Amino acid sequence: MTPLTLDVESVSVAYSNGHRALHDATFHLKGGTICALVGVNGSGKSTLFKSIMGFVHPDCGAVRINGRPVRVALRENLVAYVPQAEEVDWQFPVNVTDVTMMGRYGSMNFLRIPRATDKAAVEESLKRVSMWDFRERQIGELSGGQKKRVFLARALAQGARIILLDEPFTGVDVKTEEAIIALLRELREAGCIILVSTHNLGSVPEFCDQVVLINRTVLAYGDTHDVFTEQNLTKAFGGVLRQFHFEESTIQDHDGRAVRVLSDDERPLVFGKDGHLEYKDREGREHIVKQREEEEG
Ligand SMILES: Nc1ncnc2c1ncn2[C@@H]1O[C@H](COP(=O)(O)OP(=O)(O)OP(=O)(O)O)[C@@H](O)[C@H]1O
Repeated sequence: MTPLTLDVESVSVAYSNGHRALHDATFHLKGGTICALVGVNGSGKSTLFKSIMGFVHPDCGAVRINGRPVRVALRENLVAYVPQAEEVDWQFPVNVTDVTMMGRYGSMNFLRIPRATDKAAVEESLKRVSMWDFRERQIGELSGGQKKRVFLARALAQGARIILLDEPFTGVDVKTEEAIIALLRELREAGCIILVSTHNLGSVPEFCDQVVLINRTVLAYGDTHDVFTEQNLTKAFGGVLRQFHFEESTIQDHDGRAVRVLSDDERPLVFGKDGHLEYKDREGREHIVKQREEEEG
């Protein structure tokens, strides 16, 4: 199989109301990569996904997959999108099997009558995400985590090689998050490119090899350890990070003992789920930077 490439080259996107959501965005990914797409609300993550899916067209620059235009990759069913929950009409009367079968539509004729190979692909995909037992359940009658797993099954059934996941961990429990991460690792081993938009920065260094930091343009991209630095995160999350008063922060270990003030070597930095700043040092020890209490008055 030829090695996979995704090249986003100087992409700019303006919507019809004139709003420029992306300007001169550039990054390059190769097969066998899980990459986090990280940025504040409105920074252009969905717009970037839409550009890779061919839903919006850059007015400058281009997205290329295996060196060819997006429309060619779409014809070959190479790209799949796992949407955010809000983008789906859950009242639509389809069951789990129907949704997963949609992944096969690109390779069916216009009558869309499933062949044995289509049914086998759907069964295998649903089993991989542990949703086979739910195959006749209406999609609207699933929990948040189960819905995510069904859309992941749809991407698997499609046989996509580039999988875009929009906030896959929002509203899912820890067990489901771990199951999704395990599956993404399998897909990485199989040579896929996985691009995951996430606000849960705490888990990024755990499973993402690469990070693209975005705020209407690509601020930084590359290996997680190189990109997840105080300087880059401050650029991406400026307003949020400034609350943390780095120079005066007490660094505590998990037992609450004060350790020392953050130094340049202690990277990467990540946000904890509860708003604290967390990081692992070079030896893999975890630390928490507590936000300084604002003085009264
Ligand atoms: N169809 C549209 N028409 C006009 N402006 C749009 C459209 N879609 C998005 N935008 C604007 O483009 C900018 C980027 O939006 P986008 O949805 O790509 O951000 P995002 O990073 O995915 O945000 P979030 O984290 O909130 O999902 C925002 O300012 C948004 O208001």
